[in-house]
Amino acid sequence: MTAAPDTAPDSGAGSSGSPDDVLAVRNLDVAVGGRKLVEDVDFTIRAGERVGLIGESGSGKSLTALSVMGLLPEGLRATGSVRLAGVDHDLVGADEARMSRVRGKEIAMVFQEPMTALNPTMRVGRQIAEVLLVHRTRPDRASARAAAVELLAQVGLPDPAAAAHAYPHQFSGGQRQRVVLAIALANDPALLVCDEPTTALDVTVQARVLDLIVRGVQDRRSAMLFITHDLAVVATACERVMVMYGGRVVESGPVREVFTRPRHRYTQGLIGASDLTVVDERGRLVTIGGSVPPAGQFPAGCVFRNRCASATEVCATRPEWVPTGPDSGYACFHPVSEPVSEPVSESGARGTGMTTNKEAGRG
Ligand SMILES: Nc1ncnc2c1ncn2[C@@H]1O[C@H](COP(=O)(O)OP(=O)(O)OP(=O)(O)O)[C@@H](O)[C@H]1O
Repeated sequence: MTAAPDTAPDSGAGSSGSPDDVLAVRNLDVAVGGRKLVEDVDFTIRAGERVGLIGESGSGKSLTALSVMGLLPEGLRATGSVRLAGVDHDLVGADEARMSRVRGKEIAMVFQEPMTALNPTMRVGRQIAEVLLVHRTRPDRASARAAAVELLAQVGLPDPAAAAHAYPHQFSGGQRQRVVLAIALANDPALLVCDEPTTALDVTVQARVLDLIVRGVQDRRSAMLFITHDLAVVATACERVMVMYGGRVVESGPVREVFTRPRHRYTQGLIGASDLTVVDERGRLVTIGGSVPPAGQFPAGCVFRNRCASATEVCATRPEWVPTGPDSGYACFHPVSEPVSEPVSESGARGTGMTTNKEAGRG
């Protein structure tokens, strides 16, 4: 493999563009001051496709999602291009008036903490109805309220009519996240963006909420971008996975392929770290050596090279993207040649098999 040119490098996870594309992200950079926090991120999500985005804390996952939503924090600037099907302007650089017409309609989101998405002083039925009325999905208040109750039923809240009259503080964390999901799905978005939507929930309700999310997008044929640290969640909920590190996509491909036959050394490390059955000689869980550097302090060339046991001199230059299929590839000079022994399972451990997306769909 050769080193990538300094200009216009390509993470290769994108495609040339087809009518099936819901989201096309091209050469996305996010910078603060002169520092790049996300660099040359390039990917496509097709209609109805569920794509996981994984990587350790500080890899740039949330900033990528926030760029798509036009919700970057003050002071951070995105460049590149983010195109959404049915929207005739680029989302990068779009003003708030344009973005607020897109958000909650073509594209919706579920974040980790449901309270940040809810108005604590408004009954939840009204909050859902407002989303339907603002985007003119329902012609009047009465039909919007009826639709709100129906949506609360779809996300599994018992007694949805009573739930519509309650305030957010009257719900448990899991129930609040269901309400947020009802709001997000209200206008049948073409793309649902989820950023750790189950992480703050009780372990016992995580699986149920995840199931509702997957079912909700499948019923609407919506596409999904799902950010998580949890590889088992990706194995359950997604068809394709992108691995981010140091602000870049370092590997991408179908979930089963990437998890059973990772090419990038970083992906291999993440899978090893998720394996609860493997411990080192002192009985500790295996982790990736070293830690994620602060933003702007990743090494030049391969961003993972200072933590990679396989790194050589060539890794000081930037690896170019090696495509392994239409939506898969990796950027590594020393790719892993052997598949991992057994796939990551839903429980996070290896050895019990991995749920396929078809299986997840039946849930
Ligand atoms: N407002 C900001 N100003 C400066 N740096 C920021 C800002 N927001 C995020 N960063 C930095 O950008 C990098 C990427 O952050 P990001 O939140 O996208 O990571 P992440 O992969 O989503 O992590 P996590 O899984 O912890 O959410 C981190 O180093 C973070 O500290």
